Amino acid sequence: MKQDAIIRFEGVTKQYDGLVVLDDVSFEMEKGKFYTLLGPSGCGKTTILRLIAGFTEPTEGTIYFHGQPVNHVPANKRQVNTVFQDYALFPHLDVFENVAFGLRVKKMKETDIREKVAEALQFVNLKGYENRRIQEMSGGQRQRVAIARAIVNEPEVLLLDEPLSALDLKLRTEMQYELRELQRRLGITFIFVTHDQEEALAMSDQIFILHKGKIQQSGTPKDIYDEPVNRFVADFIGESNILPGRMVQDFLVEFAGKRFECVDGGFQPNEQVDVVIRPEDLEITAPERGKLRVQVDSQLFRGVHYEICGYDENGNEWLVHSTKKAEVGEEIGLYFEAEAIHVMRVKDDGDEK
Ligand SMILES: Nc1ncnc2c1ncn2[C@@H]1O[C@H](COP(=O)(O)OP(=O)(O)OP(=O)(O)O)[C@@H](O)[C@H]1O
Repeated sequence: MKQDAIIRFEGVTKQYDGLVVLDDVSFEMEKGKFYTLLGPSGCGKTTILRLIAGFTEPTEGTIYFHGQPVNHVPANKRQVNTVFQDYALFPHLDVFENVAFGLRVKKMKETDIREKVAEALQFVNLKGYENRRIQEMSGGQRQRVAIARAIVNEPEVLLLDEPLSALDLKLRTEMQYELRELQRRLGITFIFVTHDQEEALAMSDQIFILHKGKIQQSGTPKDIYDEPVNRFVADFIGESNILPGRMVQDFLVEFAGKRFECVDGGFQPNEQVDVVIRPEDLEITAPERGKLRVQVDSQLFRGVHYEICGYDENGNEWLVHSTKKAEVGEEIGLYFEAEAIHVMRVKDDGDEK
C-alpha cells in the first residue's frame, strides 16, 4: 500500500437484490489529489461514493481509511462530506445558516462558527452574501454555497456527485476551473463523479473509468487518452477510429487490409488486436501519398477543424479532424505516423461482442 493512501477498496462487491452493481473492485486514493469516477449511467459511480461516505456497506470486500477497515463505521464518524447533484440546501435558511448548519449540529461555539463560516465563504468567493436567501442566488452561487457547507467541516475527503450537471455550459466551464483551483488551495482529496469525459479530462489528477461494475482503467487523463486499454475506454474517452487487426510480429500490425509499422510490442505473433487511431492524428494528403485511400462521405465544419468522415477500400469508416477541407465524394489519402497507431489487446470489457 502507498504511504499516503487515504482510501483503499479491496475486493469490494456491492449487490442490490442479487444485482451486482460493483464487481470485485480494488483501488487506492491518495491524500490531496483530484480523482474522477467516470462512466455511463448506471455503471456504479454513485454507489462508490455512497460506500466511501458510509451510506451503505459492501456486500463483500473491505474499505480502508488510512489502513483501518471502516465497513461498519457510520457516515457521521467519517471525515467525509458530500456535495450532492441538487445541492440539498435549506431554502428557508440564508447563506450563512446553510453553511453554519453542520457546525451548529456539532454544538460549536458561536464565535468559532462565525470565523469558520467566514473563512469557507471567502474560499468560494461568496463573502458579503451571508444574509442572502437561497432563492436569491444563481445556480453557480448555490453550487458554491453547497461547497462552502461541505468544506466548513474540514473533511479529509470531499465527494462531489455530478455537482455541475444543473449548470449551463458556460457556467459549468467556469465552475470546472473554480473547483480545480479550490481543490489545489484546500489540499484535500476530491472525488468527483461525472459522465462527461471532457470534464474528467480537464479536471482530474487521476480518472477511474467504470463500466459494468468494474474499473476498466485508471490513470492520468493523458495516460487514458493516449493509451486506452480496451475498446470501451477508447470509445468512451474522446473520438476514435477503432479497427480489428492482427499483430504480424512485434512492431508490425495489419488492419484495413494492409500492414503498418507501429511502436507496440510484446504481443503473440498473429494475435488478434484492436487498433486505435485518434482523428486528430490523421493527416489528409493526395491519394498516392497516403498510407490509406479514403472516399469522403461527409464533412462538417467545427470551428477549429473540419470533421471528415469517409470509407476505405475495405469499407472501414474513418473519422478525420483536419484544418484542411475535403469535398464529399473526393478520394483522399490518409497519412499517419507509426506512433499514432495504438494497439490494444482484445480484452473483455464486459460488453457482448
Ligand atoms: N438502493 C438501490 N437499490 C437497488 N438498486 C440500486 C440502488 N442504488 C443503485 N442501484 C442500481 O445500481 C446500479 C448503479 O447505480 P449508481 O447510482 O451507482 O450508478 P451511476 O453510475 O451513479 O449512474 P448515474 O450516472 O445514472 O447516476 C444501477 O443499476 C442502479 O439502478
